[in-house]
Amino acid sequence: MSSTLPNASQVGLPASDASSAAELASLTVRLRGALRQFPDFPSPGILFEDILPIFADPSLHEALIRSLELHIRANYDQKPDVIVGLEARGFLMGPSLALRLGASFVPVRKQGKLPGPCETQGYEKEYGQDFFQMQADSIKPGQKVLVIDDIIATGGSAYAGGELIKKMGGDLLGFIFLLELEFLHGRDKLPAPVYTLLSGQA
Ligand SMILES: O=P(O)(O)OC[C@H]1O[C@H](OP(=O)(O)OP(=O)(O)O)[C@H](O)[C@@H]1O
Ligand SMILES: Nc1ncnc2[nH]cnc12
Repeated sequence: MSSTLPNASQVGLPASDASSAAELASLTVRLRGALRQFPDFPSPGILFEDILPIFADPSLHEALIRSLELHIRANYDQKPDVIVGLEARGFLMGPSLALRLGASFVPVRKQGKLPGPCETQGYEKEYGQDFFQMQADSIKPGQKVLVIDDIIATGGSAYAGGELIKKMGGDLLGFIFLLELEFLHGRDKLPAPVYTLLSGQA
């Protein structure tokens, strides 16, 4: 575990609740079993991975956030200052993870949703094109940032989020996902280390 991250008691966990590879392995088995697949959604040829059953069950929800926390504590030398979540499903995990780590949470939103001056970046994803925005003062130069989202497919969404963070001078520590569609090689686009919880790749 990194010496610069807060320890368990500093973030409100019992001191005995230490990072453990065995605990992480058993949590990820439970999480994998909860996912559902929907063919041809939202368009023909797409096999949609549905993560929502995890959030319908409090014990799975807890297992997810705990797994992410354990991974970050065990694998990053530097404490993240900011967890950035990508709209919309990155918002399901980002805020609670940030709280556990004693970090800020900052959203990346689809264009037109954020007030005030914004940075904007266009992107392509597995089933369409879009624009992402962040409030222009939401990342301070030099802040250490981890990006989180549910799934990496082509990597277009995460790449755009990373570009916005870099425009503001943020220091990208890495990208964290629940799932990866490996056949699309999205991780090859990204400018910082990529970890996907349910494939175990780092
Ligand atoms: O790697 P990519 O090809 O970019 O695809 C991954 C992105 O696609 C999905 O979001 P979506 O844009 O469907 O939005 P939502 O979370 O608002 O449903 C998913 O939650 C990721 O953000
Ligand atoms: N196949 C997929 N399932 C769920 N979310 C996605 N985002 C991009 N591709 C996806």
